[in-house]
Amino acid sequence: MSAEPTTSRTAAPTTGRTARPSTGPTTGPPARPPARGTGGGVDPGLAVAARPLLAQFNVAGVLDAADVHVADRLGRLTGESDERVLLAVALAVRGVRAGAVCVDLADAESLAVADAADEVQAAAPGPAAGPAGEPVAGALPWPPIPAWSAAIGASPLVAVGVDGPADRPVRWVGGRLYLDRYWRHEQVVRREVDGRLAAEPFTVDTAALAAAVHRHFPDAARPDARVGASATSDNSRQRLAATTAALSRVTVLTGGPGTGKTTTIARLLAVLQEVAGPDLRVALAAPTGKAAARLQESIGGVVRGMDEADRARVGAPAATTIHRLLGWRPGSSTRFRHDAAHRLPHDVVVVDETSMVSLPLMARLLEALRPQTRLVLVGDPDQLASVEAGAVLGDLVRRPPVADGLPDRLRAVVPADVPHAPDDLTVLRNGVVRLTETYRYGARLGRLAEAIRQGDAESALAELRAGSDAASFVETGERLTDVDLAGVRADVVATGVALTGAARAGDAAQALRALEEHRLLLAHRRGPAGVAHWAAVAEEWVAEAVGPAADGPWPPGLPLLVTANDRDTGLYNGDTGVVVADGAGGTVVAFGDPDQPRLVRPHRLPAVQPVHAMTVHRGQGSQFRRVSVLLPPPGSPLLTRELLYTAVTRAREHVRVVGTEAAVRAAVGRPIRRASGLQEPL
Ligand SMILES: Nc1ncnc2c1ncn2[C@@H]1O[C@H](COP(=O)(O)OP(=O)(O)OP(=O)(O)O)[C@@H](O)[C@H]1O
Repeated sequence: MSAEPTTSRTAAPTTGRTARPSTGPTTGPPARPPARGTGGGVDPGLAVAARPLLAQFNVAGVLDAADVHVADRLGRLTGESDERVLLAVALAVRGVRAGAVCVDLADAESLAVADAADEVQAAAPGPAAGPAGEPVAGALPWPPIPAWSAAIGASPLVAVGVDGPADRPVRWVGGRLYLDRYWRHEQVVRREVDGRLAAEPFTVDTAALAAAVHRHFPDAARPDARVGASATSDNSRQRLAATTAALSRVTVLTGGPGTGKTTTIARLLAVLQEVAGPDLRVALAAPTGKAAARLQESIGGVVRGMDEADRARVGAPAATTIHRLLGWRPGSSTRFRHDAAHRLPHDVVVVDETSMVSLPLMARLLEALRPQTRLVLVGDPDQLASVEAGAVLGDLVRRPPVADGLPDRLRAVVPADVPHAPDDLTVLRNGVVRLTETYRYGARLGRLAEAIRQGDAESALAELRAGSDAASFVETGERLTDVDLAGVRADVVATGVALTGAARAGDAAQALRALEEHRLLLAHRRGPAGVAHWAAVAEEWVAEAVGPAADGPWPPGLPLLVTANDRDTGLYNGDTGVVVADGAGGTVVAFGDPDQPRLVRPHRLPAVQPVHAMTVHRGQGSQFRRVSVLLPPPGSPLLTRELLYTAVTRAREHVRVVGTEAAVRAAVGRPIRRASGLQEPL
């Protein structure tokens, strides 16, 4: 899945002001793949002079010209002309573009159908042109698997097995075909993680560790606990996470939003400094600058609430991006200053939002760690995975156990906290601790998220239909009506009015607060169910309510999304801000914490775009008080369990889901599959 288009704008934002909104259709059958190359002009997606088999897959939209060309070139270089082998290579190239690490031959057909439709939905929006979900790719001449596998295994292009030659461009292992580079990334992650899991645990004074984790994670009522009926929190899993981090070289801390992950990181650092410190060198990192800034802020908040001795122990650790931690070299996305030869000096490395970390980046990070560094990976594996290839966090959570000893070591410290449920115990062997208690929002929103996560469509629909103050379901027909949209419109307008009022009055703090009030989320970027269309609709609704915008490219009240990192202004890709009047006839753009807004003159901004609506992908890592998510038609391949879960969990108080019952069922029933070998034993 690719990131949202960055309509780079350093001078003036185009706000789509001319687009007259129509309320139709977000639902309906998905667009049919157009017959490529039949439009008269030259289709840049079509490979010139492709071999017949590859040409068919290319025309059907399964393969792009680039996939065909790469396979063709590799075939020429190695003397391979078997079209079935070249097709598999092209599919492996295609897979990486779609987020997979490899192509699993047995699964290639079903994945290709979805990917091809996805491509078409994104690239060729417009009214639906054909029957829903037509399996264009399924009608293609897929080679029979046994003969196809045999041809791949015998090819001079292919290294076979783990020990196959190192100089071939693709590798064939366990029915999966990898571009060799991705195979090596996967092997690094496998080797490093397995090595850490199998290594001797750290020697720590058991009694001191037990005392520290119980002091930092007591089972007690807390003033800020919001656990529905009960105000007592069971902190056993948080204790377990801290104990794992003290003993093991890799801890994977997972949980949905508001389950206390950040709190646990801060307290776990205090425990580590107490029992394994003092003066442990700690690195906090996240995949994006925005996530790093949030992490630092949240950890700082928890540390400020500690007693003086713990505050002194933990200090004020700074968070950075993984790229910056590794010493990113401009012009190279793969080479860093820190690597296996020049390792990071830290004793503890904590990575937040790990679900967004790609396989290649995880491999570089792991290689750069000293064996005695404690690694703590934190994130929510049920959210959408990285834009680039891999779903490392999900794979690490779902792997079969690698080593055995950890639960026993944990029992020696926190005997009552080691879970009995076989599933929890299995993952614990791999250092995985899942936090399950939700503190931040009401139980209802948590139950909806959990039903989606579990793939339980009946319960998800029941929660939505119960119409609580946490979730609502605007159940639509195939086409949206004004009545369906009344609630969304009311929220968009209320937010827009508050935003514009504050912005025109020069009140940056209020404007920033209004920005977090409500967010309209969509699955697609383009097309009738996409961000571009709905952002224009939302803008028009607001314009009708607040009157015409001031002249000029930067009208007060315009919400903006930063689409590039910029060191000069300290703004990161994904930051959102709002244009406000500066009180002297000009405007500034306010970003960040409403209590301490950062004000930037428009001419200093990096690339930005208006943000009246955003993709769910973009919303990852942020939360809003209220969220409305407009579901695409059930046939949309972007409509996945992870997408709906990520959308729902962006809401702090209320989520409104707009769509058909079929769309909800389709989403809940379709977990994303990203081919990878990490979950397979070698
Ligand atoms: N054990 C606990 N008992 C009571 N409250 C807790 C506990 N752990 C965390 N909290 C509270 O729950 C809220 C959410 O915690 P936190 O921010 O650590 O969650 P999170 O999982 O990091 O959320 P997100 O993923 O959204 O950043 C905070 O207000 C925090 O103080």
